This record gives sequence, structure tokens and C-alpha cells, in this order.
Amino acid sequence: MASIHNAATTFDFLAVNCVPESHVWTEQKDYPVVPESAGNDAVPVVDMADGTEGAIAAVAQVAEEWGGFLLVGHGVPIELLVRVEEQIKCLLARPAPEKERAARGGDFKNGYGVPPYALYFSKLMWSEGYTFSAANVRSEFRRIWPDGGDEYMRFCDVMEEFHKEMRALGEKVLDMFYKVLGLSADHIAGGGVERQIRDTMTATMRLNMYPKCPEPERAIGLAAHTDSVFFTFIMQSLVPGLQLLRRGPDRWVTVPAQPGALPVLIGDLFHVLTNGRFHNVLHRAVVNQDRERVSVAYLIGPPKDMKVAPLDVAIRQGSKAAFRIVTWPEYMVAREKTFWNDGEALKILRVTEDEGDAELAQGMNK
Ligand SMILES: O=C(O)CCC(=O)C(=O)O
Ligand SMILES: [Fe+2]
Repeated sequence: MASIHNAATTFDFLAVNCVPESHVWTEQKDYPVVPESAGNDAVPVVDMADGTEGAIAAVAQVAEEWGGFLLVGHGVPIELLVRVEEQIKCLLARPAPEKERAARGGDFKNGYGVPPYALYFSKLMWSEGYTFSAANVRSEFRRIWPDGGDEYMRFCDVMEEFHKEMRALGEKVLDMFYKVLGLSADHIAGGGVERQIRDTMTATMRLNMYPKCPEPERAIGLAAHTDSVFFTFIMQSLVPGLQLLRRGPDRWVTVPAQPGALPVLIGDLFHVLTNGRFHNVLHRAVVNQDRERVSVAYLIGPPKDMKVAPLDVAIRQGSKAAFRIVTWPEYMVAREKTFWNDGEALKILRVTEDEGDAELAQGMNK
């Protein structure tokens, strides 16, 4: 299986006029796709600038029912998002040998290539990308530009500016989620675990490029997955492709691509923090015949050594923690074993009815 994934780094998407066998996607159960902005299936919009009680109640409902929404009124300049997109296109248009020099694998957890979960599938996805830790842009991209130079500087400056804006926005969105859970500003500002999460959360960035595809129905840009982290911001081109799974009846809902609107997706570890209250949304990216699409997943998670467990405030009176304490790396090991089965990794963390109360985590504050 390794060789097929290494081949992805040199695959020339634009040179083919049909989807080759290596990329024909047959591995996932499929659900119907509902068109954008279809009644109850229109992806909800959250306006960050609206701090009223009503708005917070609406966020609660969206986080529980959808696990994803479009964020507006966030203050990140559209002009910056445009520059980020330009820089990603420049990076991924570099000659194959340069990108391969920065391939992930071996000692390199980060770098150019397929996302880590692609290794669980025998077929390749219709995309290329680059994953890195947002705090290490300058050292990471010396792998592409060993001698530095103007292009390197421009790329790093734009990515760092984006990281600064998104990290700050991450804190605001986290505070909004804390409010939904019923925490006061004073509580959050105190020295407790909520404050610790806010101060230490780390960001990983994944740059995705989805080339035009001659037979989009036979390929997938990014296969269905949940993000393992707390939550993710997506920055996307004005080309739709991101889809969220809505349950009962199961269906894919396309997230509209609107200038400046940032999709936000709840990840597995926030599902744990909220004791299962916020929905960790299954999502995927599809491709199209006419236009390439670029996206950035800005993934916000805990530092590696943080022990994550349901917050006390999220454990309703009379109930107990539904998940065991876990660190992000421990969770990734569980996920690896069960990737084929949606949601199975979280089931491993679930506390069973007959487990002795005394041994259980009763919330993250204890
Ligand atoms: O391209 C997109 O819209 C989704 C990207 C994504 O889900 C990811 O990188 O984890
Ligand atoms: Fe994702």
C-alpha cells in the first residue's frame, strides 16, 4: 500500500482525461447529496458580531445538531484570505522534485503529501496538500526553499499573518462555545482548565488543492472523516466542495462558498470536552470538472501532553463523564485502529455502564 501513496506525490492530475483505476473511488458507502441552501438543509450561519443571548442559543443548537456552520462577522480581512489562496497556489505549483523533497513520512510527520488517514484506503484521493504546524512555518518551508529568498519570505509572511489572525479568532470562538456551555467570562479568565485550554491550544494547518477532475463522480477530493481536534476553521476558494453529513435520513449537504464566510467544524476532542453534547461532524470534499479548488484546514487542538476529558460544566447534574481521559496522541492511536468504522474510536473512550464510578474521570477539573 505504501507505494501507491508515494506515487501520489508525483501524480500529474492535469495530464489525464479520465480517472485512472488508482483513483476510482469505490470504498465508501455513499449518501444522496442535497443542493446548497435547501430549506432546513441550508448550512447555518453564525454572526460573530452578534453577542446577544438569542445568538448564543442559536450557536448551541447548531453545535449540537450540525457540528458545523459558516462563521461571518469574524473580522479576518477577506484581502488576507485572498493572499493565502494565492500563496498556496504558488507553493503547490512548484516542480514535483521540490515538493517531494518536502514529503511527509519517515522522520517527517509534516510536509507535502496525502493526509495521514489516506493510508487506510487502497485508492488515492483527487487532491494534493501540505500539513505543518502553524508555529513552525519558517523552519518547515526551508524544506521547499533551502536558500530562503523573496518567494520564501512572502509565503512565510502571509502564512504567519493568517496564523496570528486565526489563533486570535480561535480564542474568540472558544469563548463563544464556553458561553454556550454556561461559563461566565470571570470563570474563563480564572486559572482553571478552560483558561488553560485557551492559552495552550495549538494549530496545525493543512493546505489542500483539488485539481479539476475529468470524471468528478468517480473520484473523491478528501474522503469522509471527522477532524480529531477541538475544532477546525476552513478557508476555501469561491468554489464549493466541502460537504457535511446530516443524519436521519443520512445525506451530504454542500457548504456554500461565500466570500469571507469561514466554515467551522467541531472535532472529536470537543465532542469529548462537551461530554458528547457538541456533534463532531463527518465531512468530505468533492471535486468538479471546471475549476480547481483550494482550501486550508486550520485545526485547533490541545498540546500533546494535555489530558482531555469532559469539562465539569458539561456534565449535567445527576450524570457522569461519558468519556475517559485521553491525550491527543493516545486518541490518534485508538483512531488508527478503527478508522474504517465512523465514530468507533470515540466508542473506545466511552465509559460503559458497569464501570466502577470510583475509577472514572469525573470531569477535567478534578
Ligand atoms: O477542503 C475542505 O473543504 C475540507 C478540508 C478538510 O476537511 C481537512 O483538511 O481536514
Ligand atoms: Fe477535515
